[in-house]
Amino acid sequence: MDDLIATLPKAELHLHIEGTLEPELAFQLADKNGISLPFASVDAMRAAYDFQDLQSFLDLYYASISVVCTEEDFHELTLAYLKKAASQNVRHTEIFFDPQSHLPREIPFETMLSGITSALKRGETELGISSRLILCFLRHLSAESAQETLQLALPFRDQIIGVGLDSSELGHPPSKFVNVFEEARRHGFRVVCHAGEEGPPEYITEALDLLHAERIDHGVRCMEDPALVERLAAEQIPLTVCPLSNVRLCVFKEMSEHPLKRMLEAGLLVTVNSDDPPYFGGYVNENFTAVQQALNLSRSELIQLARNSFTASFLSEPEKQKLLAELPAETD
Ligand SMILES: Nc1ncnc2[nH]cnc12
Ligand SMILES: [Zn+2]
Repeated sequence: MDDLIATLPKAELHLHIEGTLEPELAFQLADKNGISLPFASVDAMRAAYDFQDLQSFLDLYYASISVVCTEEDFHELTLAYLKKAASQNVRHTEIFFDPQSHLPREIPFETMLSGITSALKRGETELGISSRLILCFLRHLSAESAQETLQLALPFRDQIIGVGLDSSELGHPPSKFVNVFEEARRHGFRVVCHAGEEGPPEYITEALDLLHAERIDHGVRCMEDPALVERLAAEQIPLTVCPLSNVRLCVFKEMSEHPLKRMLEAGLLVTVNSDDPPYFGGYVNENFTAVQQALNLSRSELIQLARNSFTASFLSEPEKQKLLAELPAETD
């Protein structure tokens, strides 16, 4: 099955660019920019990737990104991810970025955006990987801060396909951000939302009904609410699931307890993604392998997951059809 996973064309739809910072690059940038990391070595940094919950991860994630400062740094970070993704036969990727984790460090919006988008263009021409960019608001900050961030993004509307909501979920429901998402939609941004990772199923319903989310990031806790599962299946709302992330952040104790297979069986439009790969022990193919082995996924289930990744993407219909046509036949 590993051969099938490696060769399947796929899209990655849940990936935080800040969460792709490998410790080696972190040390290199820290050195270049004269910033100190709270670790003695690359190995010590990797050893600290032992999390109790989402917040314990986020604390390290926000501290580590302080070494990424210049347009070139953002370019290098993004290009490194694209090379890795292309090597795993990721043909299309929709990448989150968190401006509010850089703005307080006095990094202009245009600097981060230019670094990321110039790498995305190289990804397209040099690696054959297409991409879209999604701006995420940090939900532990205020709705006013999200509004200010949206205003900074408006001049670059053509380079950003959508907006999302990430960071500490519990206590920060989608309802806190109704106004900013409404304004974003008025400007033509597509809408996604992290919901039902650590937060309850009600946050998924709020994301759909109040923010008009077209896609739910994670969404695994929907399985606690059969009526919600029925709705998500009926409306074919995509759920961008991140299995290794869920286990590393203790949403599920072990991969054998992960609901991914049951979600597929319930008719949900689930996809497999890596979230923050170096922190959680793998890129997209390692996520596919982990669920395949723990849940004994069949060949046709793996192909279905790859199919779902294109279906759930923000690609145009002809672009989707072109990539879907490259999938192998679904026979077990
Ligand atoms: N898994 C996750 N959940 C919420 N916010 C995040 N930011 C980066 N990774 C995240
Ligand atoms: Zn995420």
